[in-house]
Amino acid sequence: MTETIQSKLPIMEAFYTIQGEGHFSGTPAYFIRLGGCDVGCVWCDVKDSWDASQWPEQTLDEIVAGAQAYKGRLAVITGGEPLMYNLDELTAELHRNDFKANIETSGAHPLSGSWDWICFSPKKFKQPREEFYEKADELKVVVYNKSDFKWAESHAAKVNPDCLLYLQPEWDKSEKMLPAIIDYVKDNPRWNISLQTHKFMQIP
Ligand SMILES: C[S@@+](CC[C@H](N)C(=O)[O-])C[C@H]1O[C@@H](n2cnc3c(N)ncnc32)[C@H](O)[C@@H]1O
Ligand SMILES: Nc1nc2[nH]cc(C(=O)O)c2c(=O)[nH]1
Ligand code: SF4
Ligand SMILES: [Mg+2]
Repeated sequence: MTETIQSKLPIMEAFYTIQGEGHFSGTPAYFIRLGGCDVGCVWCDVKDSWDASQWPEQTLDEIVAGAQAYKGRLAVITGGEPLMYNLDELTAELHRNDFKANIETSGAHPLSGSWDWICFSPKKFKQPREEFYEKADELKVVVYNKSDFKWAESHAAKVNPDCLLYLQPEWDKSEKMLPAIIDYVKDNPRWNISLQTHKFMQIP
């Protein structure tokens, strides 16, 4: 299915909320969560998304109509791994309807779609593709253990000079890892901390 233009996409859920992570943290946004992921992160907080066949397909019109019900004009496409699908038509349809389109991606599949903001969150579990280092607007590395700082730097060394850098504690390891993340960012001020603020706010 990868790389063919999708006129229908499996939708796990779609909801209007506050972007909890990264540079747009605090901004109201309509999240569109596509079903399907083959990356297999052991700590993934949305494992139910992985099997695309579980989720109903919607046409692009239906997907964008869902977003139209709300006042915000930022759509965040996430998953699952949204780039399992060619998203050229989805982003075109969002732009035609005056939405900005941001994406959350692991970078493990070819880049498609026309994006206002790319959040690139590479994973050890499936190597990212080279094209994302040039295209990323923010690099967001999940920190699960101390070896992840070195791993994060290996990706930061390859992104474009304007790319923002975020370290995000893995949610269940947050209490243990946050002191080290705070020290790391104080010593390496090119990095910022991203917390999953929606989980503190207990919103989707
Ligand atoms: C669920 S993923 C979906 C998008 C895409 N598959 C990806 O991984 O970027 C959305 C974001 O949540 C992050 N994430 C997933 N599980 C997490 C966890 N347990 N703790 C912190 N961040 C997590 C991912 O790294 C990614 O930045
Ligand atoms: N509020 C909120 N912000 C988010 N930022 C990235 C998310 C994701 O799962 O991709 C997410 C999410 O699931 N909810
Ligand atoms: S790539 Fe994203 S959706 Fe897929 S397993 Fe990893 S965190 Fe979960
Ligand atoms: Mg999430």
